[in-house]
Amino acid sequence: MSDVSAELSVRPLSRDGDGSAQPGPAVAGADVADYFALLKPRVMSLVLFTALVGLVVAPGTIHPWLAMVALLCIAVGAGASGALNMWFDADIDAVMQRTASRPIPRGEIAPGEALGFGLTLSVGAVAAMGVLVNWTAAGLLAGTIAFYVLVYTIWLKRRTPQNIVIGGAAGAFPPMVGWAAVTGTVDLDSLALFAIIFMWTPPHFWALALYRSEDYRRAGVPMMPVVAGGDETRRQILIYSVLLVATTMLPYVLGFAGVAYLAVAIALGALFIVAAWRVYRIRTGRQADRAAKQMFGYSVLYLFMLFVMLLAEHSLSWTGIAL
Ligand code: HEM
Ligand SMILES: CC(C)=CCC/C(C)=C/CC/C(C)=C/COP(=O)(O)OP(=O)(O)O
Repeated sequence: MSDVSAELSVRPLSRDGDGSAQPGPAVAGADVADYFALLKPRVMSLVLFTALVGLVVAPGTIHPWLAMVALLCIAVGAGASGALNMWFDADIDAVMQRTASRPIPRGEIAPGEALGFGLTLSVGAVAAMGVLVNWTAAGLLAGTIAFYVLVYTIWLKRRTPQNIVIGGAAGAFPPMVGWAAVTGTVDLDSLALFAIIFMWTPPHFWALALYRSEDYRRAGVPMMPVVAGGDETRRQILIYSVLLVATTMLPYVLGFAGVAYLAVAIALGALFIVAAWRVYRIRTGRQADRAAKQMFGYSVLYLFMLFVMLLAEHSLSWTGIAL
């Protein structure tokens, strides 16, 4: 018996007629760390960073305290959406090696508690954003949470290999939320930041799905490598990578990023395409998994560096230094 099935035999989960995951045996006492884990903190830290960049790059000014309130609302809203995702996905999380040790499959937190926690934080974050910052940002935040939970998690994830192409839009909204916190509007420039993350998500996720495809097959989740196979997934990663790099030119073309950003975007983009090309060419054996893992790891660093560059350029322009 594998480690995963061993864990499953301790804490079985099933999905009830109403679609909600049911806990296994007695739920042990959860501690703060378990609730923190429900917020998917590592993923959401980069989400928060992209929102911060949207907020800083946006034209106009916002009081520093309000900026902090807006970012706190985005962090709490993002974490809440992670908790709601874990509530609904508890049955498949229990079957997948990567996710089997999450608080609900381990029996530390009951599904109903995670649902209550996620809903409470979502409502609190959206209401605070609306009352204290503005209702455009609040509406976008609510839409982002709803998109991730309802469109991606509940509707598409178990139905189509295009789940992350469409559902991935949820992860692309946070810079627009940050932007709207300052301007109260949705602008073409903020849509460019959306477009970058939208194009980035398929290579980011499918690289991971390639070396985790056994997990998804066992859980019955129709991710691209399971449904269309590794070769087709690799082809699509390469196509989206090229589209991504083209999309990263938009901030320069639209005039809200300068030559330094452009140069870094080209250099980082060239490396991204090299990583995608290696994944495309190396298709078998351990080397194939290694190339996919490297691509996944680089995807995270890539998005971080690209947004750092936007941030650096704007921060320095405040001081009068032009990059
Ligand atoms: C629907 C779109 C997305 C999907 C399906 C997806 C999927 C995943 C998965 C399955 C992991 C592995 C998580 C784990 O090991 O527990 C991951 C990791 C990660 N994702 Fe995404 N992701 C998406 C969008 C995003 C976005 C928008 C961001 C940030 C802007 C992001 C940032 C990260 C980071 C930073 C990690 C690494 C976390 C770590 O160090 O363990 N992801 N993603
Ligand atoms: C402001 C706000 C609400 C932000 C949310 C941003 C967002 C939707 C980020 C996507 C994060 C993510 C890990 C998706 C994968 O879900 P999954 O269920 O495929 O991953 P899993 O298998 O690790 O649970």
